Amino acid sequence: MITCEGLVKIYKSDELEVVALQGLNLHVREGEMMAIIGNSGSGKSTLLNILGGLDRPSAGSVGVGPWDLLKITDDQLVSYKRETVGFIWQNNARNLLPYLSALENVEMPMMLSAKFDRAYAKQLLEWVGLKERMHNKLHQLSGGEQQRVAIAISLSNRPKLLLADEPTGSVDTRTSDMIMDIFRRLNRELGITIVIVTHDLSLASKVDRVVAIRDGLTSTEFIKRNPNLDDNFEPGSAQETVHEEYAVVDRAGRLQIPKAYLTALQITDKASLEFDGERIIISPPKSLEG
Ligand SMILES: Nc1ncnc2c1ncn2[C@@H]1O[C@H](COP(=O)(O)OP(=O)(O)OP(=O)(O)O)[C@@H](O)[C@H]1O
Repeated sequence: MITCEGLVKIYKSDELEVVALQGLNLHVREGEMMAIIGNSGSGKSTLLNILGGLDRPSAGSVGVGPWDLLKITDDQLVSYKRETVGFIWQNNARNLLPYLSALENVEMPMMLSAKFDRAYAKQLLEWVGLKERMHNKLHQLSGGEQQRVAIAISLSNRPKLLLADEPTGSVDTRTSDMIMDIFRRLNRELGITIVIVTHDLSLASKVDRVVAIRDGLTSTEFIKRNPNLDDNFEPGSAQETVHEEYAVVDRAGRLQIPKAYLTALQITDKASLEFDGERIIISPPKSLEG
């Protein structure tokens, strides 16, 4: 569904250049529900904005389904945004109209793309647990309920890919769990591919795979050993027993070693590699030992 190879994004302003993505590789299978985790400034939102067609990549390749987002024309980008992706932000005020009801908010994008379908709009609000409140105006709903309206809106054009930027960032744990459960249901029952950007590690237990981004590059992956274990999982408990951690190796054979390991072994600019037939052992340069 998503293929990024050597993806680069450079922001230029006056004399300043910021390299937000510096050759990032990422593959997401159709029907996957995964999270991208990274510190502030690591490039998560930049990546999501490129995948959502809100921002243009500078170089490399990025494909979503049949679309090549590097070569896509402006007109094609409009259909891409309408037909392929749904977007959810932490600050849902960006997607919502306060003076309309929840139902009218969901119907609005349908009208804009001439695919008005009231029955489906109602079904979406039912899916997100707002059946009883669909005729309430937005300002009569709580922050968590508004976020659920935003989820329904993001699905109004039946996207194949759902992108969520810190979707649980401003809600309490109970609402956050509810939102993640909604995502899981949409993923299982409608087969929607879901990519969630977050710095909240507790969400990791709720997805199949977590990709960590550091300095605009993918560094580590956590893959769920048994995807069926996610139901009734206690957030924050024994995440390591469910996920296996992998370092990402790119096409050129480069991998990122966690800083803590390098510091512990005092490896700075070079390391010694040994292959024993089964393992590759990385150690400080021999000449520096003892
Ligand atoms: N429009 C922009 N112009 C210039 N620099 C930008 C722009 N948007 C992002 N950046 C820079 O690109 C880098 C990556 O930013 P990005 O917002 O993708 O990080 P992030 O991982 O999403 O962080 P956060 O978790 O704080 O949202 C940062 O150094 C940021 O300052």
